[in-house]
Amino acid sequence: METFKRLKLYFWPYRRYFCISILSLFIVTAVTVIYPLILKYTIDEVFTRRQYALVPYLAIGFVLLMGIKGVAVYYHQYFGDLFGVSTVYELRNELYRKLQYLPFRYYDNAKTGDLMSRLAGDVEVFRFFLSFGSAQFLNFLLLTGFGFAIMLYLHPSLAVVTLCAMPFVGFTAYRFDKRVHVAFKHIREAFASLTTKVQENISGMNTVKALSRENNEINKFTDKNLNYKENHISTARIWGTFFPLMELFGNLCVVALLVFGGWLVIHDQMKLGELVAFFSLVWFIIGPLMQLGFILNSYSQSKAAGERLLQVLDEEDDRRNVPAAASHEEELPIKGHVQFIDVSLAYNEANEHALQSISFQAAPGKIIGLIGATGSGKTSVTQLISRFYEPTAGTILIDGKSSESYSPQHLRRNMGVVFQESFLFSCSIYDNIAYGRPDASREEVISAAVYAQAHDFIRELPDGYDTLLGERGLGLSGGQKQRIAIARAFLIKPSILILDDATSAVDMETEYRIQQSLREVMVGRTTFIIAHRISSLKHADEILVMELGRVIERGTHEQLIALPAGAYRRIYDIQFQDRDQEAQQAEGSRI
Ligand SMILES: Nc1ncnc2c1ncn2[C@@H]1O[C@H](COP(=O)(O)OP(=O)(O)OP(=O)(O)O)[C@@H](O)[C@H]1O
Repeated sequence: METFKRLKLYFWPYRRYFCISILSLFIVTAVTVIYPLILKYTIDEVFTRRQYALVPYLAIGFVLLMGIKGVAVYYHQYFGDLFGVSTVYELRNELYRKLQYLPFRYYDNAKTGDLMSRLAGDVEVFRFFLSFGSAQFLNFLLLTGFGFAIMLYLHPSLAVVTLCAMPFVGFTAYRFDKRVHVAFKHIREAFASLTTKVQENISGMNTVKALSRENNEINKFTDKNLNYKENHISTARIWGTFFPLMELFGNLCVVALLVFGGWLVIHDQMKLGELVAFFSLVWFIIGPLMQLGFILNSYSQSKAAGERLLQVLDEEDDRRNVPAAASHEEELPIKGHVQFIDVSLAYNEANEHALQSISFQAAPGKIIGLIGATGSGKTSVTQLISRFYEPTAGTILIDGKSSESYSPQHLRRNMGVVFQESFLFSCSIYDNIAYGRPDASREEVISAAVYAQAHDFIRELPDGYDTLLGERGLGLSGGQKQRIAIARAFLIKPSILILDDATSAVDMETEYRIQQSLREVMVGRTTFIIAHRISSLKHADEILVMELGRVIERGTHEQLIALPAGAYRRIYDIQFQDRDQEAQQAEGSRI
């Protein structure tokens, strides 16, 4: 119940729909249990006493009752659905909102398949109980309660004899629920594993094909598919075993009714109409009792689903990190002065020293380059600036104020980040560039593309800026995708621009032109360039050379190559040695 209490926020506003649905259900149940009484009356009063003049009235009354029942069924189902659908509409929106604001840290361990199944599957399971399960449970209580009350009223001893096998039906239903609950759980797990496999396979199709692992992939999928099939078959076995059992016990009730009831009628201790009424009523009790397992199952499944939804909703998100001062965000326009004072970062216990005591200053208008071996901490530095992660020690100042005094959203609105793996949405190139500023004019979008050296190749595409991209920007080369991502960042006119290996797939000449553009676009703003190629950052105002989470050298390109035994000098020598050798070879071949 605790789970439902905590999710009350989502269904309580729609309680009116639930009440209408339940009220309608009450009418449906009342009309349903009146049927046997009409039957009893028709047999005992009309046919036995030959009062045939009453038949038209009874027929009209019957039709009227059916009409009332029909309308009530409609309201019960419609408002029940409305209740469930409206609730999960809110819930799904809140979950999606949550996903947008969950910190990077959360996504480090999250699995796409799992999150998808929560948003789609668990929400549906929850809706099913709200729309049908809860009403079914009330229906069960009402039908059995009313039915039993009428049976007791008509003939108490026959009621007791008839219902003597009922506990067996209840017990079998309970056992069925236990078994089928586990079986359904296995089916859901097998299905989640199957869909995760498909999702991974499609995402990694390049690797599969490049390594010719198609057959291996097919075999792995077949195994998972087989597991899914077998789980379904074993569930079918449970159904096949328990349902006839429940039906058997239900029919024992009917046999008891016919034997004892028949004997009573033969000995004139009961009227025939009463026996027929009993016969109908007993099924109103057996039917819902057989469904009890289902109802309980629906309840326990929705409870489990609700818990999984709460796990996501309870996660701390970026919105909770908004400091009081950030409510006056407009008073804090960001110029882009970034300062690190003894900043350290540990992602987790296994990785305690991603960054150690980093200090530097980046004034607006400056370009800071970061270079170093892979895993040395370059990206981590920039992730702290944009508050994707929080430092474990030290202080980060943005325009002289702690980065924590800005909300992550406000900070990021003033920042342009281009990752090495540029993600493009499956929409037009134009919309991809305008993603961060949908209100930008067409001229501004084109100008950003021109600066990012993307305009020329976009113009040559059949539909130009309106060219639609595939799910992962398919149809474009790596360098083209990177340039669209750079245009996207340029368009928001960021106070701080971070290019994380963002031109690694771009040829040297184009990269040089992008660097020229940078100087123009980023006047008075701060730029961080992470690169492995010295040519990408040799014009930076300051270059930080990183190793094992520390800054081991800093200075301009000229200052750093002047350090003969320095790490930067070593990288420089490696990168330029080949070029020098090539130049010498070219010179030699010309002679
Ligand atoms: N999300 C994360 N969770 C745990 N550890 C991480 C995470 N991101 C990075 N690390 C670890 O932190 C260290 C620094 O990583 P970082 O990505 O900053 O290096 P980098 O210099 O940018 O590397 P590259 O040049 O390969 O991009 C590495 O040891 C890396 O494994």
